Amino acid sequence: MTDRPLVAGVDTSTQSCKVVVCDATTGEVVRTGRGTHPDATEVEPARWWDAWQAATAGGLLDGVGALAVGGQQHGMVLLDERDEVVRPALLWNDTRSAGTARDLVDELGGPQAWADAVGIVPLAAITAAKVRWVRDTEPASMERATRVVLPHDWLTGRILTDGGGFEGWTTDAGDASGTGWFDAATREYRPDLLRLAAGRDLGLPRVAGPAEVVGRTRDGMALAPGTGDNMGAALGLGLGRGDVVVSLGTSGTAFARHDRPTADPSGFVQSFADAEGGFLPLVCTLNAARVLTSGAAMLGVDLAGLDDLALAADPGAGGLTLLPFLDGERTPNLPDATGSLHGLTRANATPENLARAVVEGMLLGLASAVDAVRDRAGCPVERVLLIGGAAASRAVRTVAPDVLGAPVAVPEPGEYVAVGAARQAAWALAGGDAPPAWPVAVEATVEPREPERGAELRARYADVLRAAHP
Ligand SMILES: Nc1ncnc2c1ncn2[C@@H]1O[C@H](COP(=O)(O)OP(=O)(O)O)[C@@H](O)[C@H]1O
Ligand SMILES: O=C(CO)[C@@H](O)[C@H](O)COP(=O)(O)O
Repeated sequence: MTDRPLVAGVDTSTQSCKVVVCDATTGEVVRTGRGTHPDATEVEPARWWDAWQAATAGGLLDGVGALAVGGQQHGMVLLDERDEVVRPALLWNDTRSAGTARDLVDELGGPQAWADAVGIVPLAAITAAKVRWVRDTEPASMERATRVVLPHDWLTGRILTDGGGFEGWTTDAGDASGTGWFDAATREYRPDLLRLAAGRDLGLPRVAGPAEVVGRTRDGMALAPGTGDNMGAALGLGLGRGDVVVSLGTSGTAFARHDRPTADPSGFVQSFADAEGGFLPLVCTLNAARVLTSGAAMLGVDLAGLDDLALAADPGAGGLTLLPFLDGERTPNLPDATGSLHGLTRANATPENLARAVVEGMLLGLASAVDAVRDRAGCPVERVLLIGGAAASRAVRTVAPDVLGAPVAVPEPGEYVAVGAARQAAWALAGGDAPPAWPVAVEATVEPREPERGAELRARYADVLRAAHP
């Protein structure tokens, strides 16, 4: 135990609930906890609560003065008039809503109309498409629903309810900007777009300010508004100009801070709000860390074994190219795609090349995301900060600079979403115009070693993608 002022941050992510307790002044992580989420694309929010309880068991939060929750974006939690959950939450990676996303795009007048209205074009991932899917597929659930909230809103409200301090549902601009009914540019809801999706009005959480205290437990712990996981990571990393984050969790994301909103009608770049009053243009893929776990399972090795094999192969995997769409894909928008291996010959059919193709293919999917953040959103790419579970992979760290075509730095291992949420909590506790300055230790930046080879791989991947999905 410690007498230092403490704050806590939570990342209620796709695979797990991670909690960090930090020194409020320096950001030093002093305790951590973790609980596991079910492996599914629709999940009872009660399971998130179970994971939160497991993560915070044994007095993890003793002495904590403020807490904030960062969470997986876009998940649809429908509540009834008694705030009971109507049906399991539909998560960002549930692709059943691909068709209803297309319907919404058409009904508003096309992709440009959506990009102009809210900075994003609905895809299966976007909450509005999920609400429309429930309206069309489960009208009785929609009939019962009176309100819709996001995963981080729900866990924040549940913690406050449990702690006797619930004063009403809240969210923040960052997470709200991933719904399809909130405009990041104006920081205002578009109830007309929610009505378009749901066929009627639904209650929405109040959008709290970035450092507001939204409630207090009976023990006096203040809750800050929380935010979406990617906005949380941006806050945890303290991004500067030229920094682009590539996060390799269940999703692969590439994003940067921006001083203005963007409007990309291709739907590649989504113009989200960040958690500090700015903007966070972001590209998200459905296939990142789990491509590596599937590759390792296919080869009968663990993740360290996959690294060994991949690092024993030459760059380019002897001509093998993996399109890593194992869970369908979001960017490019190919919800029904499957993964495929191209260029297989008797000469290159080795475990080493296959492992290399798995690592390269996953990163090549993210290379287009980094390009889009630079070319479509206008963010300079001076260095890529690699975070998320799969940033721990030695092969990923080695391959990334050439494949991404940019200098790559790996921040000291850490749960940056949870740290960002903790930093928001520290900000709410201290007040003021900006979050406290917390240093982030970053390993040396690694420049691309063979940039021409990286460019060749990106060109080959683009050719294979065009041929497979004309
Ligand atoms: N050394 C490693 N090499 C490759 N992948 C890893 C490694 N360590 C963890 N992972 C992967 O990271 C993923 C979890 O990352 P995380 O960022 O916590 O995901 P999420 O936020 O989506 O729940 C898991 O799929 C896990 O297999
Ligand atoms: O949908 C998005 C971003 O738009 C995803 O990034 C989710 O926010 C899930 O993140 P992870 O659980 O993979 O970190």
